[in-house]
Amino acid sequence: MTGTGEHGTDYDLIVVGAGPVGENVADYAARRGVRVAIVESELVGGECSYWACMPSKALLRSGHAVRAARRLAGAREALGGPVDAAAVLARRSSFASHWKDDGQVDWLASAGIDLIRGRGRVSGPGKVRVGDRVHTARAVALATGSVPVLPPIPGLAAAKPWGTREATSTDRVPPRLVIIGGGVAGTELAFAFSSLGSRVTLLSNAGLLPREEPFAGEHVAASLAGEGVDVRLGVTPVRVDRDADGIASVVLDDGTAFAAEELLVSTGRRPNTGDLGLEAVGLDPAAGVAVDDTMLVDGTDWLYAVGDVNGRALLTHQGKYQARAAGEAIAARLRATPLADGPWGAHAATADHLAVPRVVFSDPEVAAVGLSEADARDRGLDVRAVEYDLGSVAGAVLHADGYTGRAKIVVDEGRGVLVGATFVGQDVAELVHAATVAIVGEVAVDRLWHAVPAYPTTSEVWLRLLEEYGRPA
Ligand SMILES: Cc1cc2nc3c(=O)[nH]c(=O)nc-3n(C[C@H](O)[C@H](O)[C@H](O)COP(=O)(O)OP(=O)(O)OC[C@H]3O[C@@H](n4cnc5c(N)ncnc54)[C@H](O)[C@@H]3O)c2cc1C
Ligand SMILES: NC(=O)c1ccc[n+]([C@@H]2O[C@H](COP(=O)([O-])OP(=O)(O)OC[C@H]3O[C@@H](n4cnc5c(N)ncnc54)[C@H](O)[C@@H]3O)[C@@H](O)[C@H]2O)c1
Repeated sequence: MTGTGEHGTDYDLIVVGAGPVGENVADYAARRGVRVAIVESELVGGECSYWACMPSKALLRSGHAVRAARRLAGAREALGGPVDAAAVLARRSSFASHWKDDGQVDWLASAGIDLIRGRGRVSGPGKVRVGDRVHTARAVALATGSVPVLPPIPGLAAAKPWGTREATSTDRVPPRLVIIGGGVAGTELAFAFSSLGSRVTLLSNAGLLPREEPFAGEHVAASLAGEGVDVRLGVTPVRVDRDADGIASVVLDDGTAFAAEELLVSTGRRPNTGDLGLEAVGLDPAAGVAVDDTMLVDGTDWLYAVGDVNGRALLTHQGKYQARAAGEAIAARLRATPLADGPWGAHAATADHLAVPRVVFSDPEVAAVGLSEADARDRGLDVRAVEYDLGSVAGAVLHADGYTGRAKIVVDEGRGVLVGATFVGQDVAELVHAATVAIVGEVAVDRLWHAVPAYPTTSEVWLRLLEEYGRPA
């Protein structure tokens, strides 16, 4: 594939970063006949495959299954003991492909995509330097992901805390674990390590899962407390030390201290725009990269930024959605075929603005899409929201004894359509796609009365929510 093509460049497209997003940009462009190379400095498959989505979900699943069995008379009696931590860690390692990317490399070859190993830096329009060599292309797509943010707490860096990478790839379960950060990562990993046998303390300077509807964090915090996790919300860590015996301690502004063998920092991530050579093409790495809905970087006609690196939605599925649009848009532009980049066009990631689904794999799960009620009001929408107790739905109480959970829909009164939905409860993750379809399809709420949920499923909560909202006149 290498060699100067008819346009005088080595490739039509060079993708920098072979995480799930870069792979999809490359794949969707290659399927349209674009000559593609992908540059990767670590493992093909990216953060998601080896240190994020896959290993974290594998660490969580067994504990959730045991808790689910405990909630069922007849099943709980069949349980023999605690979670087998060694077996869970082994299963996790297998889901992380033992941190080897051979399978992904074979897939790239089968898709006709060249792999260039090394760190890529943009060295001019259409130019990517890897080591000593400058590769040229008609378009370049950055898919370099995101990097963790370490808060400026005195002593924290010196204490060598775990980040999510170390936590998801560990081979040992610390007796005590202090987690700083009560977002999605901190919440999930609190469940994971508590199930594996760690005594966990979770410290957050805000509420738990602060970006979701308030009842989400409240349900999950209560469940974590029930698991024995010490959840401290609205607290401010001001100092971290690690003593000669290796015990770390986190001190709060009121003097309270928490000691543990291991400390995990999960206080957010930022787009990975540093050390990419952006200055060479007049962009300020610190300002990030702004893109249009085809993922074309503002002010350029050849540079794209897709996935975590553009900061739109730090989620694999949404990045891959952007990648499908961008890969096709790049191919259309390079081949001078028509571009469908208007709202909901094949080459536009319109849903980024309105319908991003989010699942927190906690117990209870939190599954949400679109806008929270507060976000919708901040956007100036005239909304009405209704809620329902999932513990009063027949399908849910059959699913687990003493089922607790809650659901909420947010309706744009002006248009009579859903703009947001949130479900909290055991195994609610699969409920969210129906809401995504309703939002993206702009299905009239009146019409939703004709979408009949099967009895007795947890989906019956949809009917209950409509009843709360009111039947059309
Ligand atoms: C603990 C944790 C759990 C998560 N769980 C989920 C989940 O369950 N569901 C979900 O949707 N999202 C989850 N996420 C978010 C998800 O991991 C990211 O949204 C996703 O990985 C983004 O994909 P990406 O391809 O944009 O970036 P990445 O997966 O980060 O891939 C970027 C790639 O680019 C490479 N790279 C970077 N710079 C260069 C360079 N200069 N040259 C060459 N290569 C380079 C990197 O080595 C990497 O392979 C989780 C995140 C964390 C931290
Ligand atoms: N299931 C999933 O889809 C999943 C799972 C994990 C991570 N992710 C993604 O990874 C990204 C990073 O996750 P995250 O949880 O690290 O980030 P986040 O932004 O979701 O949460 C960070 C949390 O840390 C808290 N915090 C920040 N500074 C603090 C400080 N000094 N002291 C105490 N608390 C502090 C914040 O209040 C916030 O609640 C997220 O944006 C998410 O999209 C997704």
